Amino acid sequence: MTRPFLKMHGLGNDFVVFDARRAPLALTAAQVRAIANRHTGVGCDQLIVIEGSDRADARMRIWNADGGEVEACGNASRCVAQVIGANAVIETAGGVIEGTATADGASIDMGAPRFGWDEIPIAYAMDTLHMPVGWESLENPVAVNVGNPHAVFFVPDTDAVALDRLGPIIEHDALFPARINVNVASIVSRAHIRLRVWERGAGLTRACGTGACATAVAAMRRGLVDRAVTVTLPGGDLSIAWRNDNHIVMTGPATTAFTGEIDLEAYA
Ligand SMILES: N[C@@H](CCC[C@H](N)C(=O)O)C(=O)O
Repeated sequence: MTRPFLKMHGLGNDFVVFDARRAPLALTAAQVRAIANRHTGVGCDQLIVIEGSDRADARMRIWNADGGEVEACGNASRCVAQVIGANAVIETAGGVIEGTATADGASIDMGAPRFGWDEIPIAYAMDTLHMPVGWESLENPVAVNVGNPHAVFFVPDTDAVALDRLGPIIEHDALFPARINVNVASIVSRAHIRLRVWERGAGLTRACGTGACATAVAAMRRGLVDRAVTVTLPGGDLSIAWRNDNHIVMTGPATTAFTGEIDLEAYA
């Protein structure tokens, strides 16, 4: 059985996207891993299925490349908003978000961040604005849930951090019962942050939209930046604003690289 798909990306964070609003699609974790495999499959950081919804214009389901289903993906939200078009209310496991598609991207109201230790979640009660923990040079992170869990470390130079080695150690630390996305950020100015992300279930990516939201809000809570910033990731820039109504708005590009058909039985 072949199914059409779109290969999309936001700043190089790439997705295989199935529009299953008219024809339902059930995938196993093994199929997700096989499709996401960059050597033997199509290759992607996340696999996205757009389904019908009775509470929103569509439901976005998200799987990491490791086959685990997760709650939120900022860059894929912009891609899904592009597929749906104009103004889109999108149901996710992390909450209902609202997107406005533009000519080459989208602006997404990602909802309100959460900071309670049990909302991240963290294994035991702790100050999430100054976590008294560390892994080698990475210390004193901020924890934020923006639909999915993030730890944000502020460092002088993001490129000097061995994120490929420390990222998986922190991601799998028992302190984080749902695992965690690991962000290393440096403050360039009150309106500009540099960011690299080790994504839970996907590893180092070119960009992470929720990571940019979590990092911007973490820096704002610490008083390091103003309420609207540019976040520069390896793949490019996102604009993040934390509005007075407590919602985070993320704006950036969304691109369709190519379309194709997949024989799902070949990935069974
Ligand atoms: N690339 C995404 C985040 C995808 C999910 C994340 N790896 C998780 O496990 O929570 C983004 O752009 O936000």
